[in-house]
Amino acid sequence: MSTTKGLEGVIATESSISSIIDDQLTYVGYGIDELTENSSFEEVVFLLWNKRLPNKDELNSFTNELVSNMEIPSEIIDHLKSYDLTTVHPMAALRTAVSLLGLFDSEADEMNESANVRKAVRLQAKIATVVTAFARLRDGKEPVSPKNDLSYAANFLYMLNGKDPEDIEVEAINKALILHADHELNASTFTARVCVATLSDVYSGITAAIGALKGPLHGGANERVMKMLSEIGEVENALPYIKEKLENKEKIMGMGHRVYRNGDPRAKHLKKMSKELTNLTGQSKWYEMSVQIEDYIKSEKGLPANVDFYSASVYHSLGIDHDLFTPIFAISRFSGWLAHILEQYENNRLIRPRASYVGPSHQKYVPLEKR
Ligand SMILES: CC(=O)SCCNC(=O)CCNC(=O)[C@H](O)C(C)(C)COP(=O)(O)OP(=O)(O)OC[C@H]1O[C@@H](n2cnc3c(N)ncnc32)[C@H](O)[C@@H]1OP(=O)(O)O
Ligand SMILES: O=C([O-])CC(=O)C(=O)O
Repeated sequence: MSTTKGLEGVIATESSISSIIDDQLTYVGYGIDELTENSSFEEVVFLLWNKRLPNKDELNSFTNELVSNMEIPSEIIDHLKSYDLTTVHPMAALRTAVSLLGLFDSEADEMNESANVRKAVRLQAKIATVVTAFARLRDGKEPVSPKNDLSYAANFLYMLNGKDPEDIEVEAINKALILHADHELNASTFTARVCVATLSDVYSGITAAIGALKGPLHGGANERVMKMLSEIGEVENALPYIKEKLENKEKIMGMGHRVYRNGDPRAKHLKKMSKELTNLTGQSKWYEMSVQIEDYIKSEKGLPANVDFYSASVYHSLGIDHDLFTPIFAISRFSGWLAHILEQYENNRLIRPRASYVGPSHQKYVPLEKR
C-alpha cells in the first residue's frame, strides 16, 4: 500500500460548502472578496448552512435567532470561575466549555436534521459568549450579556470590552469572521467530519475540532505570529531574527500553506486592515515588520503568508489579548464546522482509511517473567 504523508492532495469527500480552485476561495460559489467587502458574518453563516443567500426577512430572523441564543447557562460561568484562570489557555477552556454545554442541551443526542440545526444555532450563538466570559473573568470582571440590537461582530466586542464598539472595530471583526468561516477540508473540519461520521453528536464533533484548531500548525499559529512580532520588537530587528530562525530550521508562524502555493486570498484583506489599524493606533511597526517578513519568506522560501499572519497585528491593534486570537478563529470557524457536520450527516459513511503497517512482524511472545 502506498501512503501520502499528511494525506496531501487526497480527495476525501465531496462537499458543496467551500472551494479552493486556482488559489481562489469561494463559499457556495460566492467569491470571498465580494463577501468580505459586502456581507455580514450572519449572512455568511446562513449561506454556509443553507447553501444559498438569505433574503432580508430570513437574514433578520436568523440574526435575531442567533442573538436570542447567546446567553449561556450560569453553570458554565461557574465552571469557568473554577479554573486557575491565570494558567488555563482559552482554547483549552473553550474545548471543555463546549463539551460541557452539551450536558445542558436536552437535544444533545437527538440525531434528526431539525434538532441538529437548532443545536448549530445554539452553539454558534453561545461560543462568542463563552470566549468573552472567559476573557472577562480572568481580568476580574463579570461577564456582560449580549445586546439584542447589535450584530454578531459588535456583540462579540461589546461582551469582551463591556462598551459599545467603534464602527471600525466592528468592521474589522466582521471581516475577520467572514474570512475565517470555512476552508474546505482543513485539519479541524476534517476532524469534525471524522468524528460525526461515526454518528456521534454535534457537540462531540465541535469539541474534537476545537482540539485540532488549537495546534500551532493550524489555528494556533495566529497567537504565535504575535509572539514572534513581539520578540522582534522593532522593524530593524525583523530580518536578522527571521534569518536566524531559518538557519535553525525553525518554522515562521503564519507562513506557508498546504493548499495555496502562490498566496492565500484571505491574507490581502487582513494585510489591508493591518495597515489601517496599526496606523490608527500609531503602531505601524507591527505592519511594517510583517511586510518585511512576508517579502523575505516569499523570496527566500517561495512561501506565502497565510490567513493567520496579518490577523495577528489586526487583533493586536484592536487591543485583544494574544491568547484570544485562536478563540476568535474558532468563533468564526464554528460556522464552517457546523456546515460540514450537517453535510456529513446528510450523506454519511464512516470515515475509516487504512494504515500501511511498517512495524516488526512474526514476533515471538516472551512471558513477562522471562523479559
Ligand atoms: C489557518 C491555517 O491553518 S493556515 C496554517 C497555519 N500554520 C502556520 O502558519 C504554521 C507555519 N506553517 C507550517 O508549518 C506549514 O507551512 C503548514 C503546516 C501550514 C503546511 O505544511 P505542509 O504542507 O505540511 O508543508 P511542510 O511542513 O511539509 O513544508 C514543506 C517545506 O517548506 C518548509 N516550510 C513550510 N512552512 C514553513 C514555514 N512557515 N517556515 C519555514 N519553512 C517552512 C518546510 O520546512 C519544508 O521544507 P523542506 O522541504 O526543506 O523540509
Ligand atoms: O486549509 C487549511 O489547511 C488551513 C487553513 O487555511 C484554514 O483552515 O483556514
